[in-house]
Amino acid sequence: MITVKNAAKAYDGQFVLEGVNWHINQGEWWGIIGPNGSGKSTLLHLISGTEKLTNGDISIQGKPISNYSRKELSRIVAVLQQDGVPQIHFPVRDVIEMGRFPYQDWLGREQQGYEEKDQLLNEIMSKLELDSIADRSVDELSGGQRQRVALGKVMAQEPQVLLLDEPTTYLDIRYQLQFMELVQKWRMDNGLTIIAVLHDLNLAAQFCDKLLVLKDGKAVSSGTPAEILTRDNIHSVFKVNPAIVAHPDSGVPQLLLKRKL
Ligand SMILES: Nc1ncnc2c1ncn2[C@@H]1O[C@H](COP(=O)(O)OP(=O)(O)OP(=O)(O)O)[C@@H](O)[C@H]1O
Repeated sequence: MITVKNAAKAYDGQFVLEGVNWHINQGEWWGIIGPNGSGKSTLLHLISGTEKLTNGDISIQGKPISNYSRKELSRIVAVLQQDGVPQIHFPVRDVIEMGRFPYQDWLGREQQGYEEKDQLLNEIMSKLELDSIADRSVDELSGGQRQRVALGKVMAQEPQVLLLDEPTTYLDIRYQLQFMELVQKWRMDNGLTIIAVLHDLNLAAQFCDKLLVLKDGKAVSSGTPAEILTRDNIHSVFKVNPAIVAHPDSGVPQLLLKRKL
């Protein structure tokens, strides 16, 4: 689905990402982990086409991203950020409908009829349990509700690849779990490919098939959570010494932070 070859990005001649090689198969859920400033968001911006590569190539479905028009690319790739929808004075349903933008002509018309579009929006509202707040304005909602609306908006975009940039940062633990489960269900239903920048390594271990580790702008390792989340790796990348335990349900590694650095 996505191939990253020798990708590099420099700002003002200073490289913040270098020599990244990465292959992502259709339907996989990858997590990008690494310390602050290691280049995680930059890599996501390069894949979404919002930033241009300084060196290297990134292809999606075999075609270099530079050969896609913006609208073409946004029919394949959707991005959801930490604060996915700003506090705007628009009803929930209208914001979700904004996700249809890549399919609309300059008059806001879609090739598929109004009925199909309405049906799609209704399905999304119901899946995300947003029906009861469909007419409420987004600026009246809690952070957790707003992030569910943001998810609805990217679902309406019907992408094949979903890029998540620290999507659970402002959510309490229940909403974090709910958000990740909704994304997982979407992936199971539609064969979605997911790349998520995650600071919460325990959530990453529970939801991602594979992890890519960035350090100082370089991809230093990749593999399953069990391969990556070892004490030695965590220490070498994050400079902490955690205790690692197996999750009682799934056996995936979970980190317990110790007080001493
Ligand atoms: N537009 C920009 N102009 C100049 N430097 C930038 C720009 N965007 C990012 N950088 C620099 O690139 C480096 C990597 O930043 P990036 O946001 O990709 O890291 P990150 O791993 O996502 O960090 P965090 O975990 O703190 O969000 C940082 O040193 C940052 O200052």
